[in-house]
Amino acid sequence: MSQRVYIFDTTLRDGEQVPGCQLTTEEKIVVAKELERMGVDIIEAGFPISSPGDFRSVVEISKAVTEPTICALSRAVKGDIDAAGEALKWAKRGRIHTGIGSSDIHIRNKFNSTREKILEQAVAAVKHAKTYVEDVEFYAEDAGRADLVFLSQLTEAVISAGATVVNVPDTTGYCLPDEYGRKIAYIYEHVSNVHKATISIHCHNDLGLATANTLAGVMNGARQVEVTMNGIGERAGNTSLEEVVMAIKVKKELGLHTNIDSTRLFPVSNLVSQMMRMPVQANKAIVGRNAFAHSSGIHQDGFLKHSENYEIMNPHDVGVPESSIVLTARSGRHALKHRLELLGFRYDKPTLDGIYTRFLDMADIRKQVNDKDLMELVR
Ligand SMILES: CC(=O)SCCNC(=O)CCNC(=O)[C@H](O)C(C)(C)COP(=O)(O)OP(=O)(O)OC[C@H]1O[C@@H](n2cnc3c(N)ncnc32)[C@H](O)[C@@H]1OP(=O)(O)O
Ligand SMILES: CC(C)C(=O)C(=O)O
Repeated sequence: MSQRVYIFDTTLRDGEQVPGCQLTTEEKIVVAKELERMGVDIIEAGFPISSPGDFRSVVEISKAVTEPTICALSRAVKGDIDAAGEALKWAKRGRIHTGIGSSDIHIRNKFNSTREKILEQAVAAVKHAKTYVEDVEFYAEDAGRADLVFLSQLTEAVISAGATVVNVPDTTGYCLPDEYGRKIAYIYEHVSNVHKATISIHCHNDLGLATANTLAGVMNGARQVEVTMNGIGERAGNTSLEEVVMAIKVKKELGLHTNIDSTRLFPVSNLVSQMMRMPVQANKAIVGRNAFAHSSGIHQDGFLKHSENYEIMNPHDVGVPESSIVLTARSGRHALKHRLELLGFRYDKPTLDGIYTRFLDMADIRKQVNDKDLMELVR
């Protein structure tokens, strides 16, 4: 039986922390509706105590978007939780996401505190959040660098206090996949009440490992992933939604599924990129301009013979209209012939060889200036 992985989208909270990516409430509603249409399970809509704009956004998204759970972030601080609870009053299903640093580095250097005091503050925060909503998620910030025994004690305590979800974030993107996977496995093995809550994964991409770590977490039992469109987020970003969704879809042997309509990935990626004025890198997995573009002769020939030779996904499955063959200085005869045929020209082999030689000569001169599609040259 395939098991469901819940998609918690934090594009409008962690994603919006990127400098220059701030959206108005009205823009956030547009994005939130698209996330709802795509099948996201939980939308983290903002951090209400942080500004009147964030408070208003959580209120208005709660009114406008009814299918997903709407989540509001807070520190383990009474005033933050009160603001989150107030902002979620209009939500059909509301969740408060509260938490505190769990690594000794944070406990000492950020809070000048002790493990015992942090544990008490965490439990008090969860209990207070429960006075507003049934669904309370606790985040053990910097869990990636936290002591495993303390992390397990903390997890057990917040679940006893009523947390429905426990988030084990690799806040600083520090872990290797195997290390992070073992952390999640350890929690499942050592927290006696773990079955009463969902374990959630929230990874940052400082070493480029966010997606790998997220999948390691899921393969060790976690059933919620915290992700953003295009992987945007604080510093090097968060795990990208599109990568995790498609990894789960493509790797059927994982025995997992999500509720995401994957054909919406490319359109929603474009929308977020445009609205946040944050370009998507050309080689970005799934949604980048080159993700389904073939540019060198051997690949182009193989792709033309059978797309599976060089594609593990159908572009239509992610909402990309079609794969492309880009004519470059590294293209071969098969790709050139294919393009000429698309343009309505058919040639015998000697003529095609002649055109190809001319194409290469011109491509060679041109490639120093412009490496884009070279078809214009042979016209
Ligand atoms: C891991 C994450 O939290 S990701 C979310 C990051 N998002 C944001 O920071 C949202 C934007 N932030 C803000 O608007 C502001 O930082 C505010 C409103 C939250 C707080 O502003 P200020 O009161 O001026 O505090 P400032 O941001 O300078 O410092 C943070 C304070 O919160 C404390 N704090 C940080 N995280 C937590 C936590 N999870 N629980 C309790 N206290 C915390 C810090 O120790 C520090 O407290 P101190 O003043 O006693 O040293
Ligand atoms: C608020 C928490 C979940 C966070 O963003 C992090 O730890 O990176």
